[in-house]
Order: sequence, then C-alpha cells, then structure tokens
Amino acid sequence: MNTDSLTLGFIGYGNMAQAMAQGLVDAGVLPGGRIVACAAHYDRLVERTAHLGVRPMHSGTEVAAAADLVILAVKPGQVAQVCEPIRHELADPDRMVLSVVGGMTLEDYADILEEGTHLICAIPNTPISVGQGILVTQEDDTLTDQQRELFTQVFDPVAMIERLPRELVSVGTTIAGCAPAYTAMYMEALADAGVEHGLPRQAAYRLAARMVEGTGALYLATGTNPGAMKDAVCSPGGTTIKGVASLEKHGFRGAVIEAIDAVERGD
Ligand SMILES: NC(=O)C1=CN([C@@H]2O[C@H](COP(=O)(O)OP(=O)(O)OC[C@H]3O[C@@H](n4cnc5c(N)ncnc54)[C@H](O)[C@@H]3O)[C@@H](O)[C@H]2O)C=CC1
Ligand SMILES: O=C(O)[C@@H]1CCC=N1
Repeated sequence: MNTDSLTLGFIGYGNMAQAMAQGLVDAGVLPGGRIVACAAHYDRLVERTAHLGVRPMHSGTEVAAAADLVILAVKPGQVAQVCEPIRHELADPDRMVLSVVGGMTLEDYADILEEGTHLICAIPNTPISVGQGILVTQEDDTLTDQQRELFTQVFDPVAMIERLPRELVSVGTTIAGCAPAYTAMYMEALADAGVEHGLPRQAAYRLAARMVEGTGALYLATGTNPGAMKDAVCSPGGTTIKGVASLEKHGFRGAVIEAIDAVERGD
C-alpha cells in the first residue's frame, strides 16, 4: 500500500476533517475522489464535499468498508457510539485508524475498539488546510512499521509531525491545536490597532498575518532563542522596547501562560 492506491475515509466531516481534506488534495497527496466521508447530516455533507470531489457516504459502515485509512473526526462524546457498529471492520489488519478526537489517547480506545486495531492518535491544527499544519501524535501507537511509514508519507506534505510521549500530548496539542485561535485573536487585535491609526482593515490583517508567518519561519530556519529574536528587534531607546514594556505592564506573557494553564486544568 502506498499513497497512489490509498483511500482515506472520514467519520465526521466538520471543520477539522474538511481542513485535512483540503490540505491533502491541494498538496496533491491524493485526489478528492479517493476520499470518502460520512457525517450526521447527509444533505449538508453533500454540500461540503462537492468542491473537492470527496465522495459522501451514508454511514460509518460504508466509510470503513471503502477506506484503508479511517479518520475518526467526531466530537469526543460521539466517538464510542460511531465506532460501536464498525469495531470489527476497523480491526481489519489491512486497515489503519487515525483518531483526531480531542483529548482521546490510545488507552481511551481500549474499551471502544477491538484489540489488534491498528490505531494512531494525533491532533492536527487548522493550518493543515494550507499545508502548514502540525500533527501532534502520541509516540506509542499500534501501527505496523509499514503503516507508520505510510502515515508519514500522507501527512508529511501538509504538516510537521511531532511525536510526543502520552503525558505531553495534551499540552503539545494545546499549543499547536488551540493556539491558532489565540494567534488569530492577536492578529485581530493588531489589525484593530492598525485600523484605529488609519490602516485599511485588509492591509492591517495582511501585515499581521505575514508578520506571524515570517516570525515563525525565522525561528524554524535559525533556531534563534525567541528572547534573542525579541532583543534583535529592540534598538536601545528605540520604538519597539516601548511596546515591550507596555505589554509586560499589562501581563501579556502571563496572560498567554495562564490561557494554556486554563486549557490544561480544564477550567
Ligand atoms: N477544530 C479544530 O481546530 C480541531 C478539532 N479537533 C477535533 O476534531 C474533532 C471534530 O472537531 P470539529 O471538526 O471542529 O467539529 P465539528 O462539529 O465541525 O464536526 C463534527 C462532525 O461530526 C459529525 N458527526 C456527528 N455525529 C456523527 C455520527 N453519529 N456519525 C458520523 N458523523 C457524525 C458532524 O456531522 C460533523 O461533520 C473533535 O474531536 C475535535 O476535538 C482536533 C484538532 C483541532
Ligand atoms: O477546542 C477543541 O476542542 C479542539 C481540540 C484542539 C483544537 N480544537
């Protein structure tokens, strides 16, 4: 099995599944016609699958029968119910299952899937839709070496795959999977300030977005400590340091750390 013959099936075709399908099709990993999906509302599914040519199916049973790689992409509270009728099909040794369900680890599936099911738990983030995603995966999985290789072939073109031990998956996921929302809030705030000072809204968003993208790219290319990256922008007596001092006065870094803590505590 390789990506040329792989059929991928989504059980649940909401925001996350659509982001993954978009990224994979745009990156040329596989055509929409080799992706199948089911969801709670068939009519809405037909609308959401049309533009990529993803094939809508009526049930998880049909998806499991058609797909070599089945992606569980429903809400955590729905996963046991959707797996129950297809446990046997999911345990087929030629099939692999990827769970992208928030908060679910390999251990959580012990009562949900049959023993021997080839399963990997990973959490993607929404930038996967433009090939710039992250997949935080639990280090231990039950894939064969060949399946693990195939998993990498499929997702490497659209995401950085970060394998973490089970106890660190949660915080890794919070930073990679939840923080796009906080980063979008930061971009929105920067743009609001730009608009306040007369910048057209779209130009302000463009500047904020490219700045976030470029700052991340600079770190990834050089490995420079983020503190040193900050220092490099702050000329003595210059403009940037005034903003740094203001952010510190308003608890910027503390607020970010507290947001991650809140997710981890489950407030
Ligand atoms: N949105 C995000 O950024 C991320 C989401 N996730 C995880 O992905 C999963 C899905 O999240 P979203 O796509 O955001 O939610 P969503 O609400 O947009 O999508 C849920 C999908 O499940 C379908 N569904 C509900 N009951 C079903 C059933 N009985 N059979 C088949 N399909 C059914 C719905 O029709 C819908 O297509 C969650 O577990 C979430 O934790 C993980 C990483 C990031
Ligand atoms: O908020 C959520 O439930 C999901 C999990 C990771 C990102 N979004």
